[in-house]
Amino acid sequence: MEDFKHIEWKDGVFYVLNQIKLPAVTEYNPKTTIEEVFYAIKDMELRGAPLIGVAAGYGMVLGIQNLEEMSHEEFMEIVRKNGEYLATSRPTAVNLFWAIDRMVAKADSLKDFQVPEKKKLLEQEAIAIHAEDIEINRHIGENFLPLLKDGMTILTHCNAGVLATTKYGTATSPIYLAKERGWNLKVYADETRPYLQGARLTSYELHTSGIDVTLICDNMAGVVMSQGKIDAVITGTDRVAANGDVANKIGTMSVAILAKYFGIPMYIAAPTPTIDMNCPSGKDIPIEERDRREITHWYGRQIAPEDVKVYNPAFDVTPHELITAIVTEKGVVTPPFTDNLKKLLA
Ligand SMILES: CSC[C@H]1O[C@H](OP(=O)(O)O)[C@H](O)[C@@H]1O
Repeated sequence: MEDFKHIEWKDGVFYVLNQIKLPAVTEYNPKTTIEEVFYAIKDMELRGAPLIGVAAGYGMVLGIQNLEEMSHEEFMEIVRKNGEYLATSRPTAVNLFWAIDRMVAKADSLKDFQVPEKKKLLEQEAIAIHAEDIEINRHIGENFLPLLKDGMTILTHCNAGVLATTKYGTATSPIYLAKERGWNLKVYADETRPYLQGARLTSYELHTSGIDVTLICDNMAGVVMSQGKIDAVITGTDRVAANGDVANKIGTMSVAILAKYFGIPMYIAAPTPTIDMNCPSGKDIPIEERDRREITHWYGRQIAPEDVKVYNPAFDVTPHELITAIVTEKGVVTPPFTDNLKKLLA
């Protein structure tokens, strides 16, 4: 598996590989302020639920770098304001809020420390979130392998790979681990309009890593399933509701309906920080709507009437009835999801 070094925390600077320009251009941009991290998330210079959470951790560290000595109450007022600000960058991936809440709680636990020590301990917390994500993803891959076997072909949608996380990916973790074991898993990657995470990111990272990947347009998922080419579907998720409904990249629900029709298992790779038990069902998940130009233009080139009406939801919700299993680092969750998610997290 290629190590893309797509993020790096070094000497108090957060370096980000600009995913907007991949695969043609490899550009690393240093982020030294919370505002720069906010826009890196909002503009999708970095993206992917787990990676957004990790970036938010570093953003919260950058947001306190210039603070002088002050009371704990004053310190916490600034930390909470920073968290509220970062929380407005994107609405759907619950990992963002999970990471912010964790950093705020950590800060509040440091009331007996001076500001310089607070900065060091919060930096350690952000680095811990980063390191934990690597372990989480590896365990997700390990928990997937008993569900798969050598020679299988997987269809995936969007990018839930290394470039959406810190390492291994979530949906791609079993694919990378299988390769380490000498298995030969093949992958069909949906291009995933309009941001093209599948074409630009998934096919790029898998192809670069020597995985047998075939890129298809989103509207080809049905025909490859009808031709018996697909043994399983694996996607990531941005938020799992308490009843097992899953928000993920727009088009995932359509893929799940096709998989159901063709009798193909639909697996969701979900780190537990992506599970939101405070969200009763998919109806309660906020769905981000993005700029109209993502649809009317193709990398600056107009492909639709300038003033045509546009609807651009960046995510959809797959009803839990269409999901075979949700695979987490703590284990595999099967229906009834409400009860079994509670047991998993107990
Ligand atoms: C590891 S899950 C990543 C998840 O995030 C993606 O959304 P975006 O690229 O808009 O951040 C997509 O839904 C992936 O499944």
